[in-house]
Amino acid sequence: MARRMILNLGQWCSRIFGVECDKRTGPVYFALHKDKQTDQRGNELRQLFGDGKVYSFHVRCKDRIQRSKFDELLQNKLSSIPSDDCTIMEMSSFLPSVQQSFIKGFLLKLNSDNTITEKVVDELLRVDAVSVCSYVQDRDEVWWQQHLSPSEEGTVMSTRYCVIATGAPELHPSILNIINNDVFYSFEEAYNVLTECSDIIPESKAVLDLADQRIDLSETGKFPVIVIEGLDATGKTTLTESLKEAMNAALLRSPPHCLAPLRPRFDCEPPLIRRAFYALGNYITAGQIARESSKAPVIVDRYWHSTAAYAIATAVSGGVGNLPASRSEVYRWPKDLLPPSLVLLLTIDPEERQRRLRGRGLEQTREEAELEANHLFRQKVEEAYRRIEDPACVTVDASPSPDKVLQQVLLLIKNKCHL
Ligand SMILES: Nc1ncnc2c1ncn2[C@@H]1O[C@H](COP(=O)(O)OP(=O)(O)OP(=O)(O)O)[C@@H](O)[C@H]1O
Ligand SMILES: Nc1ccn([C@H]2C[C@H](O)[C@@H](COP(=O)(O)O)O2)c(=O)n1
Repeated sequence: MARRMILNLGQWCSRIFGVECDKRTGPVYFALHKDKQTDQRGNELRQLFGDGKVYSFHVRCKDRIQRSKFDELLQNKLSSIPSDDCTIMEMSSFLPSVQQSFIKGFLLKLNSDNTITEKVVDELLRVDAVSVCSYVQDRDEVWWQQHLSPSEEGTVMSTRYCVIATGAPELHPSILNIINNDVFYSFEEAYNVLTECSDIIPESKAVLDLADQRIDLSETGKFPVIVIEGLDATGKTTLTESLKEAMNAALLRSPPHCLAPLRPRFDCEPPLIRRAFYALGNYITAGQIARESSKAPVIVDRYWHSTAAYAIATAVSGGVGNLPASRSEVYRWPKDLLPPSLVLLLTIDPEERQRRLRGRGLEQTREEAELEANHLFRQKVEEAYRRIEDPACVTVDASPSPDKVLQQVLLLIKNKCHL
C-alpha cells in the first residue's frame, strides 16, 4: 500500500478513509497512524463506530475487471445480512488528490451477534481479494484498525493502526476515479474495457464487432443534429417521434437498435463494464448520425449527456454538493465523438414525472427504479446534465401539453440552428 506523509509532520499515514454515515452532513474521514495518538475529535469516531462490533471491507486487486467483479460480490454478500442485524455504510479509501487512488468499500456495524453475519464475515475473510479490518477501542478510548486474516485456528490479527479523525478533503474523493472508470473520453478507452472482459462476458465480442463496423466520420452532414435528453418519463419518446414527423427527420437513439438485444446483459454488470457498453453505443450511433445528417435533419433520443450524467451521479455518493464543480474536466465532451448541433434537456417537476411514470406502467431499468426512490440521485443526474459542456444543453420546460412542448422546441431549433 502506498505510504505518504500527510497531515501532521513526523507521523506516517497511509490512506484516508471516508465513511458515508449521513447523506446530509457528509462523510466522516479518518487517517491511520503507526503510533498511538491523541484524537482531538474523538467524539466523531465514537459516534461512527458505536459500541458493537465493527468491520470494514475493501477489494484489493490490480486487474480492473476482476476488481469490479469482486466489488459486486462484496456488495451482494453484505446485502445478504438481514438489515435489522446491522448497519452497512459506504466507506472509501483514497490518497488525497491522487487520481485513480479511490477504492470503494463498506463499513459494517453489528447491532447484535448472530450466525448469519459471522458466516458472511468469515466467508469474506477467505476471499483473497478482500481486505477485512475490525475497529476496537483501547482502555484510553483510542481507536485502532486491525487487519484480519483467516488461519487454521480462526481469525488472526496482523497489522494495527491508530485511527484519528481528520477534516474533509477539498474535493469529494470519488471524483478521483471518474475518468475512464465511470465516464470514458475516447472510443479506445471504452473499447479496451470490453476487450479485457471478453473472456468472462462472451457477449462483449458482439459489441466489439459492431463497434468495429461503425461508420467513423469526424463531421456531420449539412443538416442539423438535435439530441433530446432528460430523466425517464420526461417525454423524450413522445417529443422525438413528433419532431421526426414535423421536421421530416431521421430518428436515432443511443444505445442504437443493434445493441438492444445485448443491453440487458450489460445492464446487470458492474459500472466499469456497463458504462463502457453505453460509451461504445454512442460511437455506433455517431456513425449513424454522420450518415443520416447528410440526407435530412437528425433527432437523437439520448446520447453522451445521458451516459456521462448517470455515470457521474452514480459514482458520487451523497448530494449535489459532492458533484465535481462546474468546469471540471469530467464534464468535457470526448474529442473523438461527433458533437450534435443542439442538445435539449427536458425537465418536469418530480410529482408530474411520477404521474407520467405511473400512467405508463412500463418496466424500469434498475437505475431508473433508483431514480424513483432516490431524490438525491435524481437531483444529481439533472445537475450533471446541466454541467456538461461543449455542447451544453438548453433546458426545456416539458410540463405543458405534448403539442405545446413540440411548438416550443420547433421554435428553439429554428432559432438555435438558424433554420
Ligand atoms: N407533454 C406531456 N404531457 C403529459 N404527458 C406526457 C407528455 N409527454 C409525454 N407524456 C406521457 O408521459 C409518459 C412518458 O413519456 P415518454 O415515454 O415520451 O417519456 P420518455 O422520456 O421517453 O421515457 P423513457 O426515457 O423511459 O423512454 C407517457 O405515458 C407519455 O404519453
Ligand atoms: N446514451 C445512453 C442511454 C442510456 N444510458 C443509461 C442511463 C440509464 O441507466 C438508462 C436510461 O435509459 P432508458 O431507460 O431511458 O432507456 O440507460 C446511458 O448511459 N447512455
